[in-house]
Amino acid sequence: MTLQLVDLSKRYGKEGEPALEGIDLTVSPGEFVAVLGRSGAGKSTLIRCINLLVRPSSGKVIWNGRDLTVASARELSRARREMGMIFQQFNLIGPLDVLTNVLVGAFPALPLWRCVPGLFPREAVDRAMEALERVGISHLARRKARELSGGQQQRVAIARALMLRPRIILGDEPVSNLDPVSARRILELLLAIHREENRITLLNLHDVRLAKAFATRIIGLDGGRIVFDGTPESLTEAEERRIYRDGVD
Ligand SMILES: Nc1ncnc2c1ncn2[C@@H]1O[C@H](COP(=O)(O)OP(=O)(O)OP(=O)(O)O)[C@@H](O)[C@H]1O
Repeated sequence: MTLQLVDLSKRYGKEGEPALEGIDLTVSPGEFVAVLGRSGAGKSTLIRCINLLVRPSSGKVIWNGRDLTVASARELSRARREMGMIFQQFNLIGPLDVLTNVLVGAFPALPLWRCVPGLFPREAVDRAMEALERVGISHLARRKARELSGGQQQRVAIARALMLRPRIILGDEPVSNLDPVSARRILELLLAIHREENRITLLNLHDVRLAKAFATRIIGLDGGRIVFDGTPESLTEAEERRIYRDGVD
């Protein structure tokens, strides 16, 4: 399943610069894409337009042959189930245990008051435990999410995202809150998961070295436009400076 963004633009208010402008991008299964750019370049907006957490002002988001910007609510929720998302702040429910946090991923529409492990079907609990095993923390299933380290919390969030067996993993700065060693381990895990199912993975990263080490393709954004699109090898120091406008101000 291919993801295609066609002439995508986003303007948050009526005034000011657009956050994204004229984005054309096609991403195929198997691609592990890192999105780079300085603060405010539009990275978060781009990631969030893909699953319509942010609604684009114009243009198309074509997933599995359908334009999600004009999809019905039902079509959109089906598409969203195919798109797992992880965040910089992990977005877990701190007072609840790890297992419950993962189970929530299988029932995105469930109200929070129903999030009691005993109420989940056995099959879902087994799947959640499998997901926790996959990310290496099944032994923490009964611990409260807020008691875990950042790296462990991000593993819980990845397990939660895996519950719906997504075709795309989207990450909005998923390792920005982690120390360098944990960041690398989380990217190793995401790469292994990526390869297992020939998924699409698209992550915003702040660290160019990490992007070069893990991604198969790098997109550079500046002022809401794509200013670089190529392999890690083709991202020269000069290109890097151009993306970050190093020396301009
Ligand atoms: N909810 C919002 N309302 C208004 N403007 C916004 C909103 N979100 C982002 N913007 C603006 O859109 C532009 C792009 O922001 P975005 O968060 O996508 O950039 P970014 O590259 O992810 O930045 P950072 O690396 O700092 O997170 C910025 O000018 C930002 O101020």
